[in-house]
Amino acid sequence: MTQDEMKKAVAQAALDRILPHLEEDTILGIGTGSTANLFIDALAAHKTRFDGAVASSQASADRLKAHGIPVYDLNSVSNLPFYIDGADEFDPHLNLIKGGGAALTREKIVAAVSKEFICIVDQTKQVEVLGNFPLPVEVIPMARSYVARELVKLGGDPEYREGVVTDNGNVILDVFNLKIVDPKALEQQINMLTGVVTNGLFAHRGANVILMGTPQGVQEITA
Ligand SMILES: O=C(CO)[C@H](O)[C@H](O)COP(=O)(O)O
Repeated sequence: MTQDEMKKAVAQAALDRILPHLEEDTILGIGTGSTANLFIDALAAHKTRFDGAVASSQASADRLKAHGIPVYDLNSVSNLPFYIDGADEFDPHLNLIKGGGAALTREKIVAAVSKEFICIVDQTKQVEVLGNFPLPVEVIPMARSYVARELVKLGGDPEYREGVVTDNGNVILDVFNLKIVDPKALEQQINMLTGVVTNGLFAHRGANVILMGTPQGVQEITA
């Protein structure tokens, strides 16, 4: 089974999980990336069964609208029963690294508002300890060099993601070689650096459930 087929299977599994809970006024939180895209495409066939969505990126908003699914501003929505999104890595405690697609800040905001975060991944994202995937940090452009020096003091090797501007007009530093022994503490420590908007550790608000695609089928993982 290819990685793409595993992603398709978890997108379908997430859809099967939420379908019985959809009501005509339901608004869904929708993430960003290739797995989230597959979920959006599968969701489209059921668009008459719910109200619309809040998207964690312009790219996802565009895809939802192309399917005819109404997209709401988060400021006009107070209740999101589900947030469905992928991840770059997850550990046994359902802590995540996200932001490979540079959408980490909006992803973290939509996840914060949502009741249940259903994370959809293929088995290549499973690790014992987070940190093989470089940790994305969204930074206000003028603070880039300062924040990079501070990240070196924390033991990481930050690299500027050239040519990438986030939906919020900021830049991304990808931090290599971090030893993430305490994801919650590091998430907080990096967010304390002046000029950082947020970082891609989802530990204070991790996933509620992981649906993981494997060649043998979709596994459900809870902490
Ligand atoms: O955090 C993300 C985007 O910012 C994505 O969820 C993450 O990069 C996984 O993407 P994919 O589903 O394409 O593997």
